Amino acid sequence: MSDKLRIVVGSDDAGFDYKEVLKRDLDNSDLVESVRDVGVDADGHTPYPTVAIAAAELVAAGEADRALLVCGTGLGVAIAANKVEGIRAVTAHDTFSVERAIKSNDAQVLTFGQRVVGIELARKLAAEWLTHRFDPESASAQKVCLISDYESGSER
Ligand SMILES: O=C(CO)[C@H](O)COP(=O)(O)O
Repeated sequence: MSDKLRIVVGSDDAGFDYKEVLKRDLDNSDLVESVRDVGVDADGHTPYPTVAIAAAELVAAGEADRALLVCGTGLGVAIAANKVEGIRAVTAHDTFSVERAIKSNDAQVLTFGQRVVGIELARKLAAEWLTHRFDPESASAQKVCLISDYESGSER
């Protein structure tokens, strides 16, 4: 991963307003190399799993470093993104969890719930999220490996 991040954003219609605000913030961030929007647009009604899987597949394919997804609760997009092999997606609405999502879990996908968290907190959390990096030499890395090993079948 280069120092600047390639980010995918996506939402369903319940998360559209926040996705647009967060996308603008990401576009204006010095820590972001590029922002790719996989929808929905203002008139879009694509269901959350379709958007979340499309975003997660871009990350899994190495075309993006991270994804930021929004639905009503943040839960559905996280569940859907986690079905893509190699993806670790978490919903986090507090600063400590956002930090640990990167530093403990090496989660590439962060999700918010537009019906759960205020927009200013979501913006602050997204800005903080950009500053965190996973340390592959940390003790946490071995634990993340156990997840990957299970997923690949080598632990079964
Ligand atoms: O929050 C959602 C999924 O977790 C989504 O935005 C709304 O889903 P619904 O309650 O099934 O309409």
